[in-house]
Amino acid sequence: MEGVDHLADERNKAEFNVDDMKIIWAGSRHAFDVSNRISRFVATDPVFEKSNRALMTRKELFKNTLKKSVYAWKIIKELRLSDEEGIKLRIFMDQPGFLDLHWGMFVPAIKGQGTEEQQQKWLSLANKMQIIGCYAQTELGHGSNVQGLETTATFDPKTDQFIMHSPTQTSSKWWPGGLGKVSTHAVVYARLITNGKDHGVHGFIVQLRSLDDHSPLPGITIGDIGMKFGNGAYNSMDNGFLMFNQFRIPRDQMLMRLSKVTREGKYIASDVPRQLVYGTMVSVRQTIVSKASDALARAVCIATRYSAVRRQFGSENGGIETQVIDYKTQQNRLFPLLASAYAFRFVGEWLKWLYTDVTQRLEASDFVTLPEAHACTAGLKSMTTSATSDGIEECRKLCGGHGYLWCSGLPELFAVYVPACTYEGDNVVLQLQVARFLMKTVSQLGSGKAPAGTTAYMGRAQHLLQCRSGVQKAEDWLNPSMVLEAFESRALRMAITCAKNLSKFENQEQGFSELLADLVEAAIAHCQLIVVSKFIAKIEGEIEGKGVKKQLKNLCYIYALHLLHKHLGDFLSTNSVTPEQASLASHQLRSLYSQVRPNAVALVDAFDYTDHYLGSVLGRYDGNVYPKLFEEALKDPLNDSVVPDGYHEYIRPLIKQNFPSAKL
Ligand SMILES: Cc1cc2nc3c(=O)[nH]c(=O)nc-3n(C[C@H](O)[C@H](O)[C@H](O)COP(=O)(O)OP(=O)(O)OC[C@H]3O[C@@H](n4cnc5c(N)ncnc54)[C@H](O)[C@@H]3O)c2cc1C
Repeated sequence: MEGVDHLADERNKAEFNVDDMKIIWAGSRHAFDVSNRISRFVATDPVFEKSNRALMTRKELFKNTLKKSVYAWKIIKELRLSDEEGIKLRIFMDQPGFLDLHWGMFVPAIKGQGTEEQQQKWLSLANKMQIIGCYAQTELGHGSNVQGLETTATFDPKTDQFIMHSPTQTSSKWWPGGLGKVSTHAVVYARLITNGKDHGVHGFIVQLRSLDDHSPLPGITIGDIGMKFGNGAYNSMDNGFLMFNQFRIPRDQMLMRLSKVTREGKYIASDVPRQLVYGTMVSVRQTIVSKASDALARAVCIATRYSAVRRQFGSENGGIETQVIDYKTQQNRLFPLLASAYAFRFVGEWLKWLYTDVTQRLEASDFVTLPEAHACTAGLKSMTTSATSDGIEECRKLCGGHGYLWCSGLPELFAVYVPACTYEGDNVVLQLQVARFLMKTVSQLGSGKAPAGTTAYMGRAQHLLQCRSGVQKAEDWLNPSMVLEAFESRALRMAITCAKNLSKFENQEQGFSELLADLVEAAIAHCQLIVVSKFIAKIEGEIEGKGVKKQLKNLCYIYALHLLHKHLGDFLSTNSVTPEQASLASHQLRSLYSQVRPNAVALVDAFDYTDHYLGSVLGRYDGNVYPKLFEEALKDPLNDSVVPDGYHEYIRPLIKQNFPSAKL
């Protein structure tokens, strides 16, 4: 029935004020107001309609993305939206496209690596979108191994130019978003060569296409790399390839903040430390973590609402059947994901703070905390995107068969989201960077250099290596210091075990290669500790709103205890908990699920997602699922006619056994 809230009973059960929780989720009243206003604006504008996306051809989808992107830009200009509002508009537009790379990678790369003059020149064009940029690093042959890139930028002192060249097929740039068909410019990463000497990989601003007719400039071969995973989905993006044939650019288009080449061809590394690049990375990865919480929250919102609508079994004497959300197995799979969405939200918030802190320190030439900040953002990017991809797929399964329908919103969400595990650093490769940092930190323990920031707990190694968890009853698992100690002890002991095993190898690099799998697990344990500790810090702070803090506490402990349960092998083998304490944690977890159950729908309402943004029949706010599933099915072009095309050609001859005789 239209206009009826089929989930009203669920909403009435909530034991907290949803409006207050919306503000906690958004981060502040101001952030909530902006999100709420912009998401509703996008939802009601027909240009941003997206339900027909799956049926579009690649070309139609691409053109539709251009239309939406340019319209969004027009709105931003005409309504004089702030940067914050503009970013929200792009998020709620919900269609990957060239704008993401222009604003998300091209502009930050110039900001981070360009000199003052370069920033003035290029950012003024980029900020007005008079040029469109992308980020061209990855090549056909190399992605993770940036030092293996083959594109060359050779300085020619006669003309004061760099000659950009792709010497092999594998040196072709391959993957950059926005490159294939749209970008006029790119930040291109290439090996810098002066006087025959290779100085390694550096960034260059390169014009790719004519600003008059959009044709590629002479010496440039460029195109789209083809269809990607899923229908619709990320295929709205023109990921591209690019080859240079002795293509020349002026010397001043090398990004020269960190090092430069003089008119005479002399290479000079500036005294600005290379760690400056970390600042940009922290910023980009912080955005990725915040997007992880967004994507996971979308999937969880769909699965939670639908689990409250869906009923299976349990009817006695013709009575009403059980809502699937009441099955403990459903709760055991769904509620940890709900808790994870909140956990990633808060760790994302903390990363924003970290970015501000890093920026201020950089300005004061204080680089001490940078390696730690870099390792922690790399690890959190990896951990949250992996958990979110797996979580979206789990939500699809939680919705049973209907979750597999396109109109559930989950297949497309998964297809769009899952490459986050690969871009901006392959998740395993990133955890190995964290592991290297952890091994270094462990090796310095006792040297008088106290570990700082997220590794500060390692400074209490002596205590953590000796302590035994004090948990004696299930409620002790609601004690923040006991939870933290278990996670700290596990992370530290895993790191120390790796370090001990490494020390058995004469050749450290060979040892590192042998122990890769263990090192990744140690890094993940460290990252999980960070998320747990930031969630605990959140619930220990001031939180306004009726019943809100209680709900967040429940979610925090669900997050921590489900991790403990999932990685029990680690906790037991490091003696961080005993089997009895683990069993008390499971007991406590079940009790927490029961407390979350009446609040589940309200907890996902707090995300304040519009039906447009969710893009899911199963996750509709009003829970009116079944009639809408029918409506969606009837929209499919296959249902345009009752008798399908091909009947006379194939089905009828088959049934009538009336085939034209085969010619051998
Ligand atoms: C949708 C999408 C958008 C992208 N957008 C851009 C863009 O805009 N610009 C751009 O420049 N690039 C872009 N990329 C490329 C992306 O950054 C790379 O794909 C990514 O860095 C991974 O590198 P790779 O493809 O070389 O993977 P590989 O490194 O070849 O990974 C293959 C496997 O090897 C493993 N592996 C690799 N090295 C190690 C190691 N040292 N130890 C252990 N295991 C290892 C990995 O874990 C993985 O399992 C995009 C990619 C995708 C999918």
